[in-house]
Amino acid sequence: MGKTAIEKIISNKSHKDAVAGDIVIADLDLIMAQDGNAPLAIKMLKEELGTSKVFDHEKVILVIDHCGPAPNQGAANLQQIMRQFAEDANIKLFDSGEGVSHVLLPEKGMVKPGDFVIGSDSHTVTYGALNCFGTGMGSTDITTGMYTGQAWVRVPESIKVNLRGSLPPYVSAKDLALEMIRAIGVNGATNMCLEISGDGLKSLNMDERFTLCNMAIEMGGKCAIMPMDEVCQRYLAERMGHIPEGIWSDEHANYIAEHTFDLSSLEPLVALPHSLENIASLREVSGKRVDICFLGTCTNGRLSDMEAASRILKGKKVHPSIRLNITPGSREVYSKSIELGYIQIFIEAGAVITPPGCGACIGTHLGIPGDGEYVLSTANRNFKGRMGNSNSFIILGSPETVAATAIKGSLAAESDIEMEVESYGL
Ligand SMILES: CC(C)[C@H](C(=O)O)[C@@H](O)C(=O)O
Ligand code: SF4
Repeated sequence: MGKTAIEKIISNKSHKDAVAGDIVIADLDLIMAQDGNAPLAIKMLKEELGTSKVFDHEKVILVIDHCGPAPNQGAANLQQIMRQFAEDANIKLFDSGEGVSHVLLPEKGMVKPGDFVIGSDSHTVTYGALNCFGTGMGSTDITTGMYTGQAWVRVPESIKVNLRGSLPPYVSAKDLALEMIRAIGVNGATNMCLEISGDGLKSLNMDERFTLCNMAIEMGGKCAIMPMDEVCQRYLAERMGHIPEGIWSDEHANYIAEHTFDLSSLEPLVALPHSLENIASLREVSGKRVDICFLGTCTNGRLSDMEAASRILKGKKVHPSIRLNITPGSREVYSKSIELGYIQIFIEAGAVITPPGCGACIGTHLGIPGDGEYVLSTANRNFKGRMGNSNSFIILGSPETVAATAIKGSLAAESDIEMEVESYGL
């Protein structure tokens, strides 16, 4: 019997012949802690393990993304703890405005094929697009990892996801992610690895692949993994200056389930309040009320997302009944969006641009909805209260849907997206 890619990575890192179901202790290549829980991990390290040092100062990274720049005194003081610790332990800290960790770390070339990466954040699964094992862990495991350079892990079973064909115009990777959730279910991949490959992957750029892997956790997935192909190699070469070796599944590896998605048959989708179980096609709900449109997050805050929205918003105005908030995923995305003219398009359309980070996605600041308001967001979660107000309603959709809705003043339809783009002769 052959091995899956994830079994191979964990075998390498645990120095054992690990198969699905085994529990092993494995070596870590990178540990990321964000401001939501890094202060707790630092406290445990200091008070329970009696140290301010980490096992390898190049393999531990802190990111202030959930709450930066600090919106209140409490957050500001917690961030002081992180800065002080970064200095004491001589580790890298990305401060407010650098971006969301999951956009940032790949951009900085810090994640590579075959790695075992843990983060104090469930969307660490995003890194699977770079042919590695990325998973979220709680503060205790993060603390232990910082101290020992290892973490215990149960080797996940893999679900094979085959992608075929290519996406039609105005249908995006976000729509594919929502379709995958509809087919697999919000608990359908619990503790498993989503192994995503097939001919259809070729047509997806890295930003689109990050979007897909990012949402593996919304199916319960422990991780996602994609093969290293030319697209991935090009990205890594640009970011790392060389192309590391990839790792992939054997032909006769064992899968717990298999799903095939024909990309060319997809249409724009949305997830209605208050759950990703409520997926509907955009055409069924077009015209429904929206008050705030939000473009950003570790799901859809990358350059391709800014580009997609700018194509639709070019020369247009945001509808007077809508507020459009845009949060570039990182400083690099922000800066390139300025260079390429996207930010000017957004400003002229009437959007508000916020500093890069998580911001409104988790309801810490920068765009909390009011009572009874409807938000159309490019984020990955629409639980009740997610954006900081349990009396509001969150709908999830693609950057294209958000941009077209911002112009229309109510939930757009696919034809609206098409019309907005075509009316500008693009
Ligand atoms: C705050 C953090 C622990 C959380 C996560 O783990 O994902 C957040 O980033 C989220 O998206 O809900
Ligand atoms: S952008 Fe949203 S989903 Fe992503 S890490 Fe931040 S809070 Fe979590």
